[in-house]
Amino acid sequence: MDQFIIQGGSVLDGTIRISGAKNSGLKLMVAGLLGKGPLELSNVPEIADIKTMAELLRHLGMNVVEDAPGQLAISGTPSSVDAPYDIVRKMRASILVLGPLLARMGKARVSLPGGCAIGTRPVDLHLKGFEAMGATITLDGGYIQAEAPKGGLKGAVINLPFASVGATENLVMAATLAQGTTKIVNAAREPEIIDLCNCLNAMGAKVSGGGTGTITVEGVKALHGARYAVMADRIECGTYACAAAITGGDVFLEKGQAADMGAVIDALRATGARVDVEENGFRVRGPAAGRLQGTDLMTEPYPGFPTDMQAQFMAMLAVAEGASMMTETIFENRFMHVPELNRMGANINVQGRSAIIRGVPKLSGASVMATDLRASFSLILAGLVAEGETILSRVYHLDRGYEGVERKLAGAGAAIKRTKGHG
Ligand SMILES: CC(=O)N[C@H]1[C@@H](OP(=O)(O)OP(=O)(O)OC[C@H]2O[C@@H](n3ccc(=O)[nH]c3=O)[C@H](O)[C@@H]2O)O[C@H](CO)[C@@H](O)[C@@H]1O
Ligand SMILES: C=C(OP(=O)(O)O)C(=O)O
Repeated sequence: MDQFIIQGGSVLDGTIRISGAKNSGLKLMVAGLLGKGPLELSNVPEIADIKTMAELLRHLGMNVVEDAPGQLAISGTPSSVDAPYDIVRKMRASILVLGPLLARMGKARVSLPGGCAIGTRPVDLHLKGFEAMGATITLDGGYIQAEAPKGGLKGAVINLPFASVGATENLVMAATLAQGTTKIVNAAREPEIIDLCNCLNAMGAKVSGGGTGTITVEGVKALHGARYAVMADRIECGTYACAAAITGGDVFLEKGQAADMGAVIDALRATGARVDVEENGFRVRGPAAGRLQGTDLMTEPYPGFPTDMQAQFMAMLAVAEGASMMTETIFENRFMHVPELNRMGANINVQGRSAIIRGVPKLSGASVMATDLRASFSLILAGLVAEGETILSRVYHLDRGYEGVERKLAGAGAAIKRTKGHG
């Protein structure tokens, strides 16, 4: 298995180009199930999750063709409605095929994704929404069996008790081909949802209100092909912003969309990092003088501070001056990076859903283990400023969602290389 070897002490300087968003690209690919296509997507990130989604769509009988790096064309009609455990267990976003299959084929059988390292992550809100649209749902042998009523799914008013990103996306996609109008109340407002709604509309859907708390979808008979460019990855961008800030560097994040990143930019500035929005991206520098400063942060649904940036900020706060409190409200078990950061000399104490971080002046390199996608990057950030060498194992977690990590970091001056390791 691959590992990263990082020598601490480099100051990042240069330009890092931000890739297309994992959390949008995956859903846009799934949208390809709703029409004969072709749905031609560009700016698709080259990451393992996208390959897994291509594998799942092909398993369902769709044609998925990579026309050029970052360009995918999806077309055809599903010949199977069965999403097997072997693929779903690799990537939770697989659950999103349920809505489109149900809407287009009238039925679906999708493995329950189960829990994962960061929490139990149930899908009850997705299922309740489909039931409100008239579907019959049964759970059997670890699989969700879903069947639409005769004549297809029916528009409904669906009140989400929590603004779940995945449930909103699954229900919006299903509603595009339902009879009548669907209203999703307390919908998630993440920018990736706007991207999905825009792509669906380009395919002939009638979706309004994407990015607000109420999304209205008027069902249509069929969707057609379209060309669509995946939005820039705001989490990848935020992650490299942290890399610039923690090393006291100066990095231009090309294609970074500051407009999608208000809470992250506020958090960077609260630590003393400097952020300047420029044309086609923004520039992040370390503090004008002295160390980063501690600050309190709490994860919240968009437009709040994202849970997917929590681990990376934790690494920054670990070396900031003063104490900070990080509160995680979205996932119940998303502090797995803490013991690894502490092994590198951080002083972080977890109390329930909050972590108290007492900033230390220096970290030291160690052998550490990646546990999930964002936790892995927090260990890279720590390694970039630690004294000596850090060996990060299980980098397959990173490869799920970050395109060319070592290329991008080394291009800005970091001392990082990928080698074959044992764990
Ligand atoms: C592929 C993708 O886009 N993943 C993102 C998506 O995940 P995902 O779509 O899974 O996140 P959700 O917003 O659905 O989940 C948030 C919380 O709601 C709970 N919940 C969710 C659905 C449900 O039916 N029942 C339920 O209880 C979850 O367990 C979790 O605690 O949004 C998360 C929150 O911004 C991000 O961290 C993930 O990176
Ligand atoms: C939690 C994440 O992804 P997923 O929902 O695919 O596990 C993430 O992108 O940080």
